[in-house]
Amino acid sequence: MDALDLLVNRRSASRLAEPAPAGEALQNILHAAMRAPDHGTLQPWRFIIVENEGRERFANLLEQAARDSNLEQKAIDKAASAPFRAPMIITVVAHCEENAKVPQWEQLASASCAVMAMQMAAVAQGFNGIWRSGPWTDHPSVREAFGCREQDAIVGFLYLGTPQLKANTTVVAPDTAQFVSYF
Ligand SMILES: Cc1cc2nc3c(=O)[nH]c(=O)nc-3n(C[C@H](O)[C@H](O)[C@H](O)COP(=O)(O)O)c2cc1C
Repeated sequence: MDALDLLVNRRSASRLAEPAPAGEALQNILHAAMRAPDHGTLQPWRFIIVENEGRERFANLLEQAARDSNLEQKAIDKAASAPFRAPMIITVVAHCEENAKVPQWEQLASASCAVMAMQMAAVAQGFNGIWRSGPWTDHPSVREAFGCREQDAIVGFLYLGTPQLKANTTVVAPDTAQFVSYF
């Protein structure tokens, strides 16, 4: 796949089924993540792969978090079913360190770039996914389950799998004028 075509025409996919990326394809995705821009080579990221029984554990975690938050039954059910929207979820944690030259926001930016890189690497190999967040990224028990320390943040849950709907490949070229100026 042509790199420019990938960047200009990519779409996220929310309807995802088996197979999830595995083996070399998954390694390529993780390698792409590790090539995200990284000021000071801090490698400020952790990737926690959720698949198979891990999805059950994640579902139980979200269900309990929803119960603890006193949500209505409908919302509890929604939380419990969320992990089954794709065969694989990669939780991306910005693993931040105190650093004189690299403030926390830059480390969050690096981890976020890693999410995008993984999604692009997935698309390049015939998979796709969608970057999701939601209130669970900040929930104490979810943070704890994914190993977040005080200074860390979950920057997203990257849902990955094989897209079920063929994406519209003709993305309308955006009008860039209102977002771009020259200094
Ligand atoms: C940090 C971040 C969090 C996001 N969280 C969600 C989310 O929780 N649910 C969702 O439907 N889309 C979420 N999105 C947007 C999707 O990843 C996606 O970009 C959007 O559905 C538009 O589709 P497109 O990527 O094909 O343009 C998030 C994007 C970012 C960058």
